[in-house]
Amino acid sequence: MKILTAAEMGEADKRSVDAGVSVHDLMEQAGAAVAAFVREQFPDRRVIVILAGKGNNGGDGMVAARELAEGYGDVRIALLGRESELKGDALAAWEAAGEAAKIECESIDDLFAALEGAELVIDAIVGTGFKPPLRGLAASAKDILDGILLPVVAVDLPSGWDADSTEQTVDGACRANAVVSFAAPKLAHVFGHLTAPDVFGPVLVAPIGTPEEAIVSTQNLTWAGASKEITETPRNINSNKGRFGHVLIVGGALGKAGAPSMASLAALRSGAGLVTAAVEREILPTVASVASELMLTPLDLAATSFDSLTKGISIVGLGPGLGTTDAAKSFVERFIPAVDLPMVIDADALNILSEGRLGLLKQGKPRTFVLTPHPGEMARLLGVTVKEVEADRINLARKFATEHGVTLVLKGWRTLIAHPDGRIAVNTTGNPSMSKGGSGDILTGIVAALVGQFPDNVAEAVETAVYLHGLAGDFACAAQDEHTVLATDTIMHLFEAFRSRAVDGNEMTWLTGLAVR
Ligand SMILES: NC(=O)C1=CN([C@@H]2O[C@H](COP(=O)(O)OP(=O)(O)OC[C@H]3O[C@@H](n4cnc5c(N)ncnc54)[C@H](O)[C@@H]3O)[C@@H](O)[C@H]2O)[C@H](O)CC1
Ligand SMILES: [K+]
Repeated sequence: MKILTAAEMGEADKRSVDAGVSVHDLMEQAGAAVAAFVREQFPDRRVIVILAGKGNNGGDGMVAARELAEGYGDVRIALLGRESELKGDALAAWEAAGEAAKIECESIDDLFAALEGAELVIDAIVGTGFKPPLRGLAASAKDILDGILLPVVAVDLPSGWDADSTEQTVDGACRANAVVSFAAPKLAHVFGHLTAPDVFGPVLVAPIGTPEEAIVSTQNLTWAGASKEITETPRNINSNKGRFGHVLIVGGALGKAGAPSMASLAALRSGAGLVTAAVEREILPTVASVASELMLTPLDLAATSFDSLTKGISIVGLGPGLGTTDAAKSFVERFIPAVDLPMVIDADALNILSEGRLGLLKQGKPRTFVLTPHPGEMARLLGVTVKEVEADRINLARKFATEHGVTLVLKGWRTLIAHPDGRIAVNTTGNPSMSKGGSGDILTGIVAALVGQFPDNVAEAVETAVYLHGLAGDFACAAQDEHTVLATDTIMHLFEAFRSRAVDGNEMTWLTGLAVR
């Protein structure tokens, strides 16, 4: 699903109209989506007040009001202004409000009176047409919402959000217990607001009939959901382990047994047919103990033959616990050009690459490389500071991926997946409980397992891996507490992530705060 700016959303609306879908049609579907969400999520809240602005955001709210007033609730539209100020589709929606009561408000007292006895508020004050800060009666409405305990469902955006803002905090915006947006998320839905989850609840995106081809992101930004093909296609009834890839995890120096163990276990739990870990002889028994299903092979960095190591292997996860000794450096220098297999490169292998060895990615046969740096590793790869990486994540990730012809997973809050063709996907799953050692090793295992199973669909396999990893972390956190979750706990919740329904943009999508509720 594309991520748009407010201007791009406007362009999408224009293209929809050109394609024969009118703004009236879009507004009808937007309002219906809000009404359906309210019925489903707040079935006990039947006295409903819609705070409606004079623009099309207000129009969406009025359509929702009409739908909810039809034999369901006691519904009032509190218009922030006078009927004579309405025009176009919003005026049409006001005139067609049906059973919903219509109240024109000119003062804060009028708003308080309209809200008397309300059990739920729908915020349809302003949407993408808003420029900060909130003025006049809209600002008063925000103050009222701050002071009352009622649940608030925001139409498109919580009023006061700038749709294009990528700031993580939003001052001066109405609070919202949920946000129902339309057609495509805007930048603010994905990058904004999450520092105050108690103030802004989950974000949903509803399709409203905008033709797919009308939705264009000039920045080539998409949302990384789980692919239906990858998570929902049942395995063939006559399957055998040979069909699902053989992952080889290469790492594990003495004292670093945990990293390859976690990567291997995660690969096993992500559908790989076979997983082998190649680690130093001394730690073989330790790594073996992580799962009986894991195969092992001793790794002698100076002497192991690559042919025997990679026989029958479909993908390599290179780096977890490898160390950065001279022997490890020399191993990486020889291994990458010599081994003609897809590779996920992480951790110590990234650090070795960053010491002037990025040219290795162009040596040997062209093939799939997935690099999974955290901001510190990315900074080393680029020779810049972590602060510089964090200030320009999208552009730096895109430049690196296109220049080096790799898939780059830049981890952190809103992990980015930069594809070699310049597309960027943004992941919205995951939570601070995952900011712990081991998380990265687990992601390496999941990525390797999924790319190993879907070698012809690397882009979706990587996006799905990142999405599922975060979602498993969300399930783990919901079951425990963000302090107590261990990286390995997320592995035990992978099954819930895989079982969550994938989304394809043709249905209501939980963009944030999703399946874990
Ligand atoms: N494809 C879609 O997503 C569709 C979305 N729709 C909805 O339309 C709004 C955008 O509507 P628009 O008329 O362009 O603007 P708004 O309603 O958001 O705002 C205009 C309204 O707000 C007043 N205003 C502007 N700035 C401020 C301010 N700082 N303080 C107070 N008031 C302000 C202005 O005077 C106008 O009265 C989008 O968000 C969706 O909800 C369509 O329904 C169709 C398709
Ligand atoms: K709104």
